[in-house]
Amino acid sequence: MLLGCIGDDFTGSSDLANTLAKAGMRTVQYSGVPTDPAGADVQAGVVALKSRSIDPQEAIRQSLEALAWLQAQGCEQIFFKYCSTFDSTADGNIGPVADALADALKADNVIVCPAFPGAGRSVYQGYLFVKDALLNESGMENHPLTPMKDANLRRLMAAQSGNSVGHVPAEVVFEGTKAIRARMEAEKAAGHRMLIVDALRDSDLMEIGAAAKGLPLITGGSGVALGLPANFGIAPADVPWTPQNGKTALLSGSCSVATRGQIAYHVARHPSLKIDPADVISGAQTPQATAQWLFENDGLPLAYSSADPADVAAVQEKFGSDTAANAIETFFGQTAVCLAELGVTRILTAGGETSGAVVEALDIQTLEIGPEIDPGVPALRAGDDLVIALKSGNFGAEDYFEKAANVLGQN
Ligand SMILES: Nc1ncnc2c1ncn2[C@@H]1O[C@H](COP(=O)(O)OP(=O)(O)O)[C@@H](O)[C@H]1O
Ligand SMILES: O=C(O)[C@@H](O)C(=O)COP(=O)(O)O
Repeated sequence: MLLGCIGDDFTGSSDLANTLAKAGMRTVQYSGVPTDPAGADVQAGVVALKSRSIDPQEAIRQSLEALAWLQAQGCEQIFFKYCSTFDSTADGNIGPVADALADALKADNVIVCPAFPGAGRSVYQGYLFVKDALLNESGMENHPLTPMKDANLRRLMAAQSGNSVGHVPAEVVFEGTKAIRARMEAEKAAGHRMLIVDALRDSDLMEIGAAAKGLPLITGGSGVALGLPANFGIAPADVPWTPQNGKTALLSGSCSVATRGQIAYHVARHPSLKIDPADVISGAQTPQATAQWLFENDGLPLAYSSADPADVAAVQEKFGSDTAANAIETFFGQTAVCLAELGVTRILTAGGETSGAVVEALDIQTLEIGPEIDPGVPALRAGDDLVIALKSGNFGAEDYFEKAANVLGQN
């Protein structure tokens, strides 16, 4: 294994795996830290954790365990993948995990770059934009678990990290690899270990990727991985895929703006069942009944708890945000288990935490990476008779669900 990756959620990990696979690396996504060694042909291993919103000490523990496994596979470089919208709180977990990995790897020049221009995320003067809006005006300020109220990455990282935070500005990035590397060295000499790096275009990320050659640790969104495979002499390649026959079901616990648009589009065209969190918590709505409903409806049936910020706030107020999140995630995980038992072969999920809960409940150990559906979302093979796609909350076009089902094999 050449490149070892640690993802703080499951959708984000598949986003990174997609980038690496498209760039030609033989990539496998693992659910949690594997107990067995990786296959000899794997060039990039992505260990998907569900560590984005947990206690920081536990996130550090899991990330260091993943690091130890990746090092045992012979990785030459480690990539810590977090969200392109920097999903975190003042307690973490991006800063604490990046600090712990940097200490373990003795990394003194750590790139911090969530940019993903393909999905509209750019970093300029250390500020994170989502399309034409600052992060804190993009809808992310209403996220149920990690509301992002600031777009200044230097300030966000400084609040979370014990290390000094520096900056490589766009005008240096535009000059290319040598200038980026020189500025990184200068920032290190000035005592800055965590370096926010501006990037607006894929071409910037290619230069940053080249500048990252040989660094023990890189952190960021999937964009900054674009240029890494070339450092290992690997060229882009087609990603093989065998479509899957059978029945499709869709599950969404994502309340993000993009998902809500996709749900409005889907509900107008396909059988859809709205899940009320209060019914989940009281037991009035069960996973078994939901799976049965999905199974009995033809086409692309969807079960969704996705709701707008006011409804989410009301649920959190009534039940507490952790209780509500855990109940809904467990519900979707159990629904997926019932779907698999009923013989559903294509499962589409929306939402990072939701997807993590589903993959863990299905006890899927490894995911083979297939072709890209929309930027950042690949088709995934989970077994001989099961394919899935894990959509990040804010990714995908309006007709994403239809498109995803088609790529997976729906006629
Ligand atoms: N109607 C709802 N009210 C409150 N919380 C909800 C509701 N629907 C889903 N959730 C929770 O909100 C969180 C959404 O996070 P996630 O699945 O990561 O989506 P995204 O990728 O859009 O951030 C999950 O913990 C989910 O269980
Ligand atoms: O980098 C990204 O934006 C995604 O890969 C990702 O991590 C998204 O997380 P969720 O929106 O929570 O699915």
